[in-house]
Amino acid sequence: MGTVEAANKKAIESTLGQKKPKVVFVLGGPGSGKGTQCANIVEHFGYTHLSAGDLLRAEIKSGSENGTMIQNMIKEGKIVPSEVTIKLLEKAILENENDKFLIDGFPRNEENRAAFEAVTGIVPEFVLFFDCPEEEMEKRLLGRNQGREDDNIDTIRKRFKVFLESSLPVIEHYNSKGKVRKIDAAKPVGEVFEAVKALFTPVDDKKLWRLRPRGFYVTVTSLISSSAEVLKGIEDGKFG
Ligand SMILES: Nc1ncnc2c1ncn2[C@@H]1O[C@H](COP(=O)(O)OP(=O)(O)O)[C@@H](O)[C@H]1O
Ligand SMILES: Nc1ccn([C@@H]2O[C@H](COP(=O)(O)OP(=O)(O)O)[C@@H](O)[C@H]2O)c(=O)n1
Ligand SMILES: [Mg+2]
Repeated sequence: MGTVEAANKKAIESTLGQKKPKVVFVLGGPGSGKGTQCANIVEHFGYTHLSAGDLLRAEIKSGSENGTMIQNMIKEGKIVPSEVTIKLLEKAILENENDKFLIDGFPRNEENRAAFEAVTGIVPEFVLFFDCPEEEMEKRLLGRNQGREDDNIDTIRKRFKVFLESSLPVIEHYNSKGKVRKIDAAKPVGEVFEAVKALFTPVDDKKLWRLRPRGFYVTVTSLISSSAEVLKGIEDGKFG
């Protein structure tokens, strides 16, 4: 690495270190509904959605020197070298004023995971894992209609294989650290989002809801007992 590049890397590290963004990794097989649910989370919980796949596709479109390499990897369902993807993610995080990010479709293999941790020092708050059977994912991908070059049956099969061999171990890694929140993603969009919502609703809000009736009852009970005391006091002639 040249000195300019090394200096740039250091600058990014320290800036990201200062920014200390809150990150949730959104993982799951191709077609499990990551993008769909991220859009819902953004709308309700104020996160910024960063899809690694979208960033890579934008890089191809921008005519970057890596464009052809990225395009070939995506067509083959392979995982692009971490260096490329991490640079795009870092840039997107630094350019955005928000401090809460959903990182969708990353880390997709052990190399992605270890490199991101080493370069940015960011540890995810938790990992949202959309669990969905292959046959359902296949049906969704074939019906996605976004004109994606990788949504054809040959590439889809390759992507499933990469998911099982390379991405599931990343989920297992985070599971062993108690970071995985698994969601049944085979259900309809609205039902999946209900399960997602429960994970994002601030604990304080949940506590408030649980405490509200109790607090209410405590107040009512003490009002009743104090009025009973007053009544008894009147009866006893305490108040004149
Ligand atoms: N729960 C769901 N039930 C049925 N179809 C879904 C569901 N979630 C997403 N889809 C559809 O499946 C396709 C893939 O969803 P997407 O969010 O792009 O998945 P991913 O980002 O995980 O590949 C899209 O056409 C989307 O509209
Ligand atoms: N971390 C990542 C994410 C995506 N990709 C590439 O981008 C492709 C599409 O990723 P995506 O996240 O948009 O795909 P879906 O899971 O949303 O269908 C993957 O199959 C990989 O080829 C990658 O190389 N590295
Ligand atoms: Mg997606």
